[in-house]
Formats: sequence, C-alpha cells, structure tokens
Amino acid sequence: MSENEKELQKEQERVKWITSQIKKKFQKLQKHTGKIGSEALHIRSTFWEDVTVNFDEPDDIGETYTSIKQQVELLSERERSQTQIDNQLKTLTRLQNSPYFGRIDFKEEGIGAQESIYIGVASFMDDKEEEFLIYDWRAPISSLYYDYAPGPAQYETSLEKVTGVIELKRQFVIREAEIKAMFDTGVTIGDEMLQEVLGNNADTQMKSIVATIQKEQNQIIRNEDSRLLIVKGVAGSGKTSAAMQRIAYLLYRYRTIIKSENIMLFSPNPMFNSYVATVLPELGEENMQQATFQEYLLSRIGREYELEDIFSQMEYLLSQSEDHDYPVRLEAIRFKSSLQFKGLIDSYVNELKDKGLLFRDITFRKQVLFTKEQLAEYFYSLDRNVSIPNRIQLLKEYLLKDLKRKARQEQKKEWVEEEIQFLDKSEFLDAYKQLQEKKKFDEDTFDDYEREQKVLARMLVTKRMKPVFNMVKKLKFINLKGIYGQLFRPQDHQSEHPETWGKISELTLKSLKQSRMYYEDSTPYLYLQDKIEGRKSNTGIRHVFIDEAQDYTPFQFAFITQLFPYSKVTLLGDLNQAVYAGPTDSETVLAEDALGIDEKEVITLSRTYRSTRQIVEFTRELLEDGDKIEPFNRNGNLPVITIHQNHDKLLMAIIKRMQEWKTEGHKTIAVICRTEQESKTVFEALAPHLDARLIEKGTIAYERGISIIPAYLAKGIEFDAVAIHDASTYKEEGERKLFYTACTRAMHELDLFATETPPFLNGIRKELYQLN
Ligand SMILES: Nc1ncnc2c1ncn2[C@@H]1O[C@H](COP(=O)(O)OP(=O)(O)OP(=O)(O)O)[C@@H](O)[C@H]1O
Repeated sequence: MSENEKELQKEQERVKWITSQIKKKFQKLQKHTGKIGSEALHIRSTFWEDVTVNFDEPDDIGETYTSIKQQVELLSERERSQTQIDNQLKTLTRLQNSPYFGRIDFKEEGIGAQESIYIGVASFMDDKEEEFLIYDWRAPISSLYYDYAPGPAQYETSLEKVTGVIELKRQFVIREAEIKAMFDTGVTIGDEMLQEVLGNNADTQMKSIVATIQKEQNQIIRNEDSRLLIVKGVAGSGKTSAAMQRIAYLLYRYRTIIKSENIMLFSPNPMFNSYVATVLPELGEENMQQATFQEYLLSRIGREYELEDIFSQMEYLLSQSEDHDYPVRLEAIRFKSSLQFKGLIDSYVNELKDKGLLFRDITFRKQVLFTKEQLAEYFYSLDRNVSIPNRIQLLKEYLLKDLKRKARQEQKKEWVEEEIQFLDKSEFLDAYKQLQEKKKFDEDTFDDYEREQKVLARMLVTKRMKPVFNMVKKLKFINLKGIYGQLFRPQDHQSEHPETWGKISELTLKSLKQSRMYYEDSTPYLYLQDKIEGRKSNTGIRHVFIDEAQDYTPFQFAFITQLFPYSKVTLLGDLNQAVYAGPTDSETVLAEDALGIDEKEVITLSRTYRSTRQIVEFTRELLEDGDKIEPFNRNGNLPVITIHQNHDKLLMAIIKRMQEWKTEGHKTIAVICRTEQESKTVFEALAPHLDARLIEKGTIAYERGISIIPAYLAKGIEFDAVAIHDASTYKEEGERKLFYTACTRAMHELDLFATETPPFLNGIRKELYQLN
C-alpha cells in the first residue's frame, strides 16, 4: 500500500468514526426532542387543568392571570427548545452526509503541538463538549484554510492575532460518508477541487461555495469594517456567491445582534430570488429579506401612478428608436439618473421652505372644507425654522382637530337626518349595540329615540367622513404631483439643465398629467416626497446588499442609503454588464466617483469561474479591457456561430441544437433573445417542436429545461448551454454590454445563431470560434 493510500485509509476511518459520533449525538437529541415534544403536548392538552381560573374577586383575577402566564411561559420555553433541537438535527443530518471538506494542520507559534483542524459547514464537538471535531467554516481559525497555502500563516480572533505555520492542507469531497476525492494542495484552494465542482451541470438553484471559496472572495465574505464595500467583479467571478456566503458569515459572526430579518438584498428580478433561495438554508441559516427595487417603488407609488418598470424602459430603449420622443427620453433618463438632478431637487426643497408648496382642497360632499390656499397660508404661517416635514405634521394635526369640529357640525345637518332613514338593517343594529354597551338604553322611551338618532348621526357622519380623515392622515392634501411638476417649468432652463430641458419638461409633464410615471422619474419623485413628508427611516436593517449594482443610478443609490441610514452597504456589480445604462450612456453607481463617498473599500475580482476557458476567451474579446479577465482552466468546445439568412432555417438549426444538448445531458438550456417581443416570436416558433418555457418579467421560478428569455432578464443567472437568437440584431455600441451579458450566462456551451454576420464578431479573433 502506498503512502497516499495509507493516508486515504486513515482519513476514511476518521470519517467513519466522526459519522458514528454524529449519529450518536443525533439519536440522543432525537430522544430528547421526543421527551420535550411530549411534554409540550402534555402541557397543551392539560393547559386548562393546570391553571386556576377564578374571576369572582379582583384578587382572583390577578391570580388567574399569573397562573395562565406561567403556563404559557412553560409551553413556549419547551417550544423554543424544540425549534433549537430541530435546527441542530438538521445540521447533524447535513454533517452526516458530508462532515467536512477541508483539513489544515496548524502549528501555533510558541506551542509545540500541531493541531489538525477539520472544516465543515457547521461545528461539531466531542461528546464531552471539550474538543472541536469539526470547525464551522466561519470560525476565526477556518480563515487559514481560505487565505493561505502551506507555510507561515496567521488569523485573528476577537482578542488576538495568532501566528504559526500550516504544515498540511488537504481537501475532501465526501458524499454519504465516503471520501470520493482527496487532494493535498500547495495553493490556497486547489484547482482539482474547483474543476470537480465547476464541471457539474448548472442547477436551477445556486449552490453554496464554502468548500472552495477563493482568497479574494474570502476578503469580501469576512469584511467587517467597511461601511461601504464595493465589489467589482467580472461576469461569473462569484459576486453573488460571495454575497450569499457573506450573509451567512455575518449571521454567524454577529449571531447575538444580527438576525436574518436585519439583512436586506436588492435583487435584479423576481426569478433571481428563487435562484438564490436555497444557499442560506443549505448553510443552516434563514434567508434574508429580499426585494427588487421595482417592488419597493411599486409599493410606494403603484396605486397612484401607472408605473413603468425598468424592463419596460429597457424594451423601449431597445425597440423604439424611431419614436419621435426617443432622443429626448434618452437625455431625460441620463439627467434624471444623476446626482446633479438630486442637487437640483435639494435646492428646490430649500426654496419650498419659503414658498411654492402646493396643496389640494379638502372636500366633503362636494363642498370644500379647506381650500388649498388656506392650507398653504397655514403652512407658511408656521415658523420657517421648523423643517418642512415637521410643519406638515403641525398642519396635519391642525386639520384633524378642525375636522373633528366640522364633523360635529355636520351631524346636525339635514342630509344626515335624510340618510338615516335609508340606513340598512346592519347599520341600525350597530347603533343599537353601541347604545346598549353604554347602558343608556331603556325600552321605548322618547329619550331613547333622541339618543338613538344622535348615535346614528354620529355613526353616519364618522363613516362618511372617514375617507376625509384618512386623506389627511396619509398627507394626501399635499399636491405632490404638482410640486414635482413645478420642477419642470420649461422657462426655468438654467445652466445646470441639459440642452433639451424644454422638451424633457414637456414629456415629463405630459406623463404626469396622465398619471403615468416613467421609471427614471420614480426615484426622484419619492426622494422629493420624503424631503417634504419626512419618512421614518428603516432602523431594523443593518446590512444592505445590492446585487447587479451597475443597474442602479447614483441617484437611486443615494436614495437607498437614505432609506437605511444605520446600515452597512455591500455593492456588487460589473460595469461591463451595465445593460440598462448602455443604450442611454448614463452613469451607474459603480462608475468611479459616482458616489461622492470617500469612505469605501473596493475589491476587484478578475478571475471567472462560470464558463469554460473557450467561452471566456471568446466573450472577453467583446470588451475593450477584456484581457484583464482571467479564465479558470476548464476546457470545453469553442463557441459555434451559425448563420442562415433564412430565418425559418435558423430556427430549425436552433431546434436541432436544443435536441442535441438535451441528449448530451444538459439540464438548463436557454435561448437568449434581445427583446421580449423577440422572445415571444421565438417561443411560438419553437414550442410546437420542443418543450420550452417563455420567461417574462413576472416569472418567479427558475426551472430546468429550455427557457426562452430576454437578455436583460437572464442577468445574474446561469445555464449549462446558451443559444443566442439572433446575434446579428445587436448592432448599436450601446448594446454591446447586453450582448456580453447574454453570452456570459453560459457555463459549458455557447452557440450564436444569426441571420447575417453579427457586427460584434468583428473584433474577435477567428480561432476563438467555429463558424458554420
Ligand atoms: N469559489 C468558488 N467555488 C466554486 N464555484 C464558484 C466559486 N466562485 C464562483 N463559483 C461559481 O461560479 C458561477 C458564477 O458565480 P456567481 O453567479 O456568484 O458570479 P457573479 O460574479 O455574480 O456573476 P454575474 O455577474 O455574471 O452574474 C456559479 O456557478 C458559482 O457557483
């Protein structure tokens, strides 16, 4: 038996021993949980037997209350332990299958003995609870595994810096308690292991990468100090993966203060949510809060306006270039994304302190209770040193008080008496109940009739006036549409404004009038609203993650940070995938100095893991600075380009390719199209021949099989094999990034189908693809 084989045997024995220990612990816990479970059941079933219920005397009531409280506490304590044990059992089940993936032998300076540290997805201790048999990958000592090759190394605990030497570094692939592969490695994380992981088929759910986290990714994951961490990484470099493991890390490191509900992830589209949904549970953690920015916008203005979403804006930019307003719209998007526009709003708000706020009349039964002029007069009569939101609050309180007075007057009016006669039975019954509760009701006396009328009148007026009270409480008496509209007075053209300001204003005012809101207006509008109304910032969120950050404008970023002022922020993105900013050439938050914030840390990732070397070598030539992208050395076929002038023939070629890919065993296949319309057309043509699925902006689940999808919706997601439908339609320079993003979704196979030579092929060396 060779040395290697002996080692393998020893390790396999350890795995056996560890799993038997895990099994023992599992059984012990299971017994315990059974006991707790039956105790809880017993408490529940005898709940009322064990409490003394007596309401006769005030003392008895107090006693009853205490007795019930004790019983409830007993029960919830049992239930809490039950949940904890259930979680432990789940962790043990995971460990039983694959107890660990790494080992380092570390000799600490000043201490003679060397320690073997085994690293897995969770910690596991011996039965005396004295020694760690497995260390959690997030434990301080585990960082050695990710940061160093054998040799001198150090790690930090919360108390000290520990230095020493790594004498051995070993990686394992263990499945069902069997070592499937074992590598000793001289580098940080060996390539063999990565080869093993990356060669697999893409899944509809993202996987955790804890066994193979790379050193630069580890820096992102364990970063604790930066208030603003910016990760700029090329397509497939593991930005989203790093973000997910970072969340798991933070939940572990700060487990007493940060819970999953204190972390928020802004994701690019609804399907992405389901794509990443299993990573944290796989690591034994609960999912963070997750939303798209669009969902947030919709929750705030979706009722009042027909809100354009980012996808519709993109569709417009890609397919409506003949539209008369197109150039103006382009300029409008660019300007409204900028911090310059934010500055303009800030100075406008400053002006509003003294004049210019617009209000709405408050009416009831077609009569004006307060005119907009009265509201403005009251508002501007308040001390100008009081902030606008505070003055709005004062105005609101004044209005509510006065409305109550007006409601009392209203009760005496003729219409009330008339309407009472037409009240339905249930409303009468309500009034009757109210009277009874007040114990003022003696049968059939004249006095009662009077009282009944009064109660009915009050009830009726309260009911009818409720919308008015609500309008005031929700501050709807502020004419926000008008106030925002005032920003777009064409005559106000100043040097800070773009040349086409007049036209931009016209377009904006026209849409506002129709209660439609362009995507580019929604953030500035909400920003202005918050400046006027004041908004309680969200203090619960401590960490905000923005994935695909290149799709956010500097203005949006400023707005988001204002929403979460007590939060650290991690931005992850790739300028080369700025598909939304592409056609308008507007600024993205990732551009140098776009933020105007100095206190930030930037980490760059230039190695890419998703695609084969051949795909990376091809796609990187689409970019000016593509040579900086480092492929991971995993081999595959050259990208294939198929050109058919006849579109029907092209579609047939795609169908044939899809069938081949399916036979080859690819599980997730995508036909990526330029627009939604194109996706629909391709879907209709392919559907009779293939089992395919059309992905639209509302699609929430990512499923196996063939997906037909517009490029901008494929962001952040990956597929085993990708066919680009019609690569020759990406013509404008502004669409290069969209094209690049589409191509970089492929892990193993990339095929481009086109009706003529794709313009972007020009800059690519011929040996990097195969032409059909
Ligand atoms: N350290 C790693 N070990 C194993 N796989 C990794 C590692 N880093 C990244 N990957 C894999 O590479 C692929 C791309 O990762 P991910 O989606 O996180 O990249 P990204 O930078 O967010 O990509 P994009 O910007 O193109 O959306 C995934 O399949 C991921 O599992």
